[in-house]
Amino acid sequence: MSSAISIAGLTKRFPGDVLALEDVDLEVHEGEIFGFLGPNGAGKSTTINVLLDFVRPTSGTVSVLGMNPQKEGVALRQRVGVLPDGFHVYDRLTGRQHVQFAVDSKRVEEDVDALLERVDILDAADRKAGGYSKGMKQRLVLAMALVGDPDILILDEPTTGLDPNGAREIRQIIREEAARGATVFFSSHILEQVEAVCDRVCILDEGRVVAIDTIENLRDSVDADARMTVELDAVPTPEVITAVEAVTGVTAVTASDSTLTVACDPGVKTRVLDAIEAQGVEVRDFATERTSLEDLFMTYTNHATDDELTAAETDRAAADAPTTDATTTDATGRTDASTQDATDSEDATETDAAEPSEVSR
Ligand SMILES: Nc1ncnc2c1ncn2[C@@H]1O[C@H](COP(=O)(O)OP(=O)(O)OP(=O)(O)O)[C@@H](O)[C@H]1O
Repeated sequence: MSSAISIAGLTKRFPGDVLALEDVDLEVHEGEIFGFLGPNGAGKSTTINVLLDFVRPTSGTVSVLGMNPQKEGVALRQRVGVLPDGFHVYDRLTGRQHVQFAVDSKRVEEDVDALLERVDILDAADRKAGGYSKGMKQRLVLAMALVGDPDILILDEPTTGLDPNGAREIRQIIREEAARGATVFFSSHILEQVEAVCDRVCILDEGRVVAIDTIENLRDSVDADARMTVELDAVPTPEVITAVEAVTGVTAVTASDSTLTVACDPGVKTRVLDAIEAQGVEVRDFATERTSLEDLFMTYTNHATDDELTAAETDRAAADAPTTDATTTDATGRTDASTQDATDSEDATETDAAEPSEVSR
């Protein structure tokens, strides 16, 4: 399987001795929906900004679609769709003009109305984007990212600021894009969103990769002692309990009336059921307690997730809430060069109208 994104030994130190990323290694396969998770300040946006050559690494290498973003930025931007962190739109241009701008920049044929329809803002197409709500602006920038059927979509917190319907629509678009063969790399701190669409996730914490796997496998490895409750058709005999205890991977068995509670490795569930039935007892029902997504996240990041959860709940509840994003990336990826990281300023890379490579952060 070839890599859509390949990151090796990536370290980014910002002025003031801020170590944003430390020796990050990551491979995202072609066609994958890949979730990039981590608490605030973990380094997600910095990683994305390096992939887009908005920020230059202190050391390490990145490759996107086999290209070096620092050297082949123009060619790469032709094949990438981006929803950057802290985007803003041109207040005086309409939604339609924004998408048309992206179409012209990429020099592709595109049905602008169809794209606006796809992100559900067609009825506001001729209104100035300055009057759009936060969620509408986000949809608009997503429409611009979708221009030209990019081979890879890089989306920084694509569902933040959207109401539950909006978030669902974005997930649907992400799935559709993957179905036509695109790779989707998106960051989020909303675990449910990630679980709903991602093939694999990377959890970043304090600039370091702490896990890369499917959510299912991450859960399995955390659920070393999953609890399984099994409803039997009769009160279990000592022989049944002994048979279950004998299953490799079972650590404890307790019985209460016709219910058996089994602490076991999640991989041995079927063998537990087989062992019970081999004793001539019928299994009426069974259930396994799984680690909650919040607990999973905490296990890997060792952080209280109150802030994260509050933020997630707020995101879900408050559509179009005002953004607190501090960055000033505009809809084309351009940011205020006055805040540009010193490390980056010497690197005047090739640019095009759509997504100039200079950026803050
Ligand atoms: N331009 C910059 N100058 C100095 N420090 C920076 C800059 N950009 C990011 N950082 C620091 O790098 C670290 C990682 O930040 P980053 O924005 O990548 O995290 P994140 O995972 O995207 O967080 P969030 O979920 O809050 O958006 C933080 O400590 C942040 O303060």
